[in-house]
Amino acid sequence: MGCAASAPTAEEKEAEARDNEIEKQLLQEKRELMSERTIKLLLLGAGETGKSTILKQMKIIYGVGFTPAEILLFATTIQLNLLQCIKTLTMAMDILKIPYGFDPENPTVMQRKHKIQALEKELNQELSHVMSAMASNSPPEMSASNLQALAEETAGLMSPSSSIRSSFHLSSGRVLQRDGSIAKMARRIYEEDMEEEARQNRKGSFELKGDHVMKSVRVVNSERIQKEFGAGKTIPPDFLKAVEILWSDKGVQYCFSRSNEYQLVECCPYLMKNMKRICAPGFKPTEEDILNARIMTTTVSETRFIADNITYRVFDVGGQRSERRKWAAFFDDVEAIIFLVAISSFDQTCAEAEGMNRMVESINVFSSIVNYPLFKKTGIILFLNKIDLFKEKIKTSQVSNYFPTFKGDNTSFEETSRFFVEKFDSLNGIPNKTVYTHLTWATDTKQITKILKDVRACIRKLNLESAGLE
Ligand SMILES: Nc1nc2c(ncn2[C@@H]2O[C@H](COP(=O)(O)OP(=O)(O)OP(=O)(O)O)[C@@H](O)[C@H]2O)c(=O)[nH]1
Ligand SMILES: [Mg+2]
Repeated sequence: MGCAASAPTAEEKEAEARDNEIEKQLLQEKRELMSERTIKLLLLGAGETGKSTILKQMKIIYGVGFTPAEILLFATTIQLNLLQCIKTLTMAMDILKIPYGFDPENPTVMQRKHKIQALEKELNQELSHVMSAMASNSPPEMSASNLQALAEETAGLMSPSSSIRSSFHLSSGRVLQRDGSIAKMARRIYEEDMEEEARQNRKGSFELKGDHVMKSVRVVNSERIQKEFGAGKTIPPDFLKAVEILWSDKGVQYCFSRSNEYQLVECCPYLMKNMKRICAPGFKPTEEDILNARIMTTTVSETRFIADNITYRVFDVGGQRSERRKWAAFFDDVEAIIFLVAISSFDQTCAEAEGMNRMVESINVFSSIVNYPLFKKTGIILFLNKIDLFKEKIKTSQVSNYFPTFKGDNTSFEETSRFFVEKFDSLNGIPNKTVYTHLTWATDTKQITKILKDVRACIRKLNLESAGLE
């Protein structure tokens, strides 16, 4: 027979309640002590992923703001970004061999494009037919000469008629689809134009392409213009006119639609949309301008702000390869890391390592950070950033072309973004460690205000947990 536990006396009950109250008070005191704590937060990630943009947002949202000297620096930076953009575009026109005025939506170009695609398809079918016939040793139905004829017909269609050329006109264009056959066609016209120019020059003709577009190309690339940029300088009106002309050129718009093939600053469309204001005398940047400005970080900066009675010490580092060796010096006592990835970069190559896919670079860097032994207890928050650009990009660029393991719908934001969320999550090899992922748009203050609120709550929770308070 077991003995039953006797019920607690009134005195015991009172003592237990007292103990509970003391424990609660101690916990509260501990919490208050915590609220005076300082949290060290690192912003990490590869180059151009948006680390400094998130820091700018923190300065805006938590009232740190920008000094007059910083605002002045941003004004010059934005104007220089615009100059850099237009120069890059004119350079890319030559590298990709795109003629000014080239309109991929011109009906004759479209007609030829479809014909080329049909012929290429036919050619490929015939080739595989010949290959399999050769393999089985039976005579192919289509002779080699027929194949040659088909190939010549395809090549002939690449040669544009004068009617296509004459119907090119200037108008503000939209971003057009990347297309191999259109790219080939552009190259063909470009090369023919070059040959024609060389021929005319030999005959002593003065400037075949002496029109306003080519004049604009010369203006934006002139040494004189370069010297007109800087603090306190007024941008000459012919620069603005030239940028207007070039940006409204269909060929330049087509070149812009292929900007994943070269290095163009992300804020290009924003700058172009605001070019008049940016080039006006006494230009004062707005917060949105500042968020879109691009300055590559080359020195580690520390910014402090207070939120929820906690002092945050935020470190912003440079993300390019040459900058990453500076990171380790800031790794001690880190409570949380916000790791940034540009989700829109899946079809781009690194600025500092041509040929290296930007997303793969981010995957490699994240993998080493999330599994770094010193960060075993550090809260890792992942921002898959630039979702605005990503949403636009998946309309014309396919994730599965760059990541063949993606088998879903290339045009679905939900499916493509989930693929990357899962990919990054799978890199976490530390048991019981959670990576908190957000899909972000760093230049949008409204979205980032909400995200940072969640991040702060998450960091507080992680801190209480690690201090054994929750
Ligand atoms: N459209 C868009 N642009 C963004 C977004 N995030 C950043 N950018 C732009 O991308 C460019 C690069 O951003 P930064 O914040 O300078 O990148 P970073 O990671 O600090 O780059 P490094 O200092 O070289 O390591 C800037 O022009 C930003 O305005 C975004 O979510 N959407
Ligand atoms: Mg930076």
